[in-house]
Amino acid sequence: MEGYEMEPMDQILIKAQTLIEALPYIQKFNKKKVVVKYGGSAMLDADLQLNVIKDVALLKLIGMQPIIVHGGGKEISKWVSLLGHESKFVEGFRVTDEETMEVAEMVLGKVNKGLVQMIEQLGVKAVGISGKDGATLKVEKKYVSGQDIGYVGNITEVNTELINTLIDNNFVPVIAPIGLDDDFHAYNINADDAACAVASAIGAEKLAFLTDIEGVYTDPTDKNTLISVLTLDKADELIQDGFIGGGMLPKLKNCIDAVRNGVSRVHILDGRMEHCLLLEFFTNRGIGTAIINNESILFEHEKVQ
Ligand SMILES: Nc1ncnc2c1ncn2[C@@H]1O[C@H](COP(=O)(O)OP(=O)(O)O)[C@@H](O)[C@H]1O
Ligand SMILES: CC(=O)N[C@@H](CCC(=O)OP(=O)(O)O)C(=O)O
Repeated sequence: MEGYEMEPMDQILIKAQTLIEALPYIQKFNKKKVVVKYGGSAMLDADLQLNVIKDVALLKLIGMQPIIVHGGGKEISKWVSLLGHESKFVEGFRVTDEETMEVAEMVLGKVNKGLVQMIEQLGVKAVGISGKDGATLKVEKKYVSGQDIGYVGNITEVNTELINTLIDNNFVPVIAPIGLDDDFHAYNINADDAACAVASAIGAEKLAFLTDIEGVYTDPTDKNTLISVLTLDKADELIQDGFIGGGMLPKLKNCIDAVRNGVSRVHILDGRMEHCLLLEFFTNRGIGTAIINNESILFEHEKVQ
């Protein structure tokens, strides 16, 4: 046919093999809740964002129940700076006064609806909420190393009613990390904390953190030290021995908490890598770092270390 180039047969076969390879994973995760934490610099590029959202849409369309918990810290910092202020963090948590809270809420609201728009455009139903809606995320003030850093919340309770209602009605819930305290004041929540609390509360099968590094390293400057599978004991050991720093420290602590709270599989993935979610969920490659219970049964690809 003129203007139509036939795809070579071997490439067509590779595609078929990829689909067959995905079959056991599609069966395993059918109807299972999976939480995707999307944040960091992996959120900044529009093309990458669309790829991530396409992956989530696909997860939904083949029968899984994805929930997105998103961040937007870089975008909040941009707007704080445009207003002539400087962002301050204590151990990775943003110091949040009244004005910063207002900015955070506006920015996270915009990010939230942007993600919903993309999912809807792909023909999948989505609803964006913050932890205020249905009092989904209840918090108390968080003290970081004894310091009061303003309206930063520690999650005390996840009310799963609204999330489950959305899932049961075929919507992908998209959750912004804002909570309410007992006086109904708004609080800013670190998105990793929110993802971990949501995944534990709804009994998620899997929690995937999309971040801006390939996974956990014993030495982040040496690409050969990427760890594919990390048991809880080993993760505790790495933290105690000072191998984990920066934003990875609270992230890994959240991963440990999630596994201890019954989430079977917790993954740290490189959100800058195209279709990292699909590669992790549906192929034997096993990318990023999996944090697992000491007694977890490994998939075949995870045994090959
Ligand atoms: N051992 C380690 N392995 C991987 N990353 C590490 C490690 N120690 C520190 N880091 C840092 O943690 C960062 C990831 O955390 P963070 O920037 O907070 O992610 P996000 O913004 O996606 O939530 C990495 O970019 C890296 O610089
Ligand atoms: C208390 C606190 O630090 N809240 C975070 C919420 C957003 C976030 O966590 O975004 P990322 O996941 O993209 O970093 C903040 O204000 O930056």
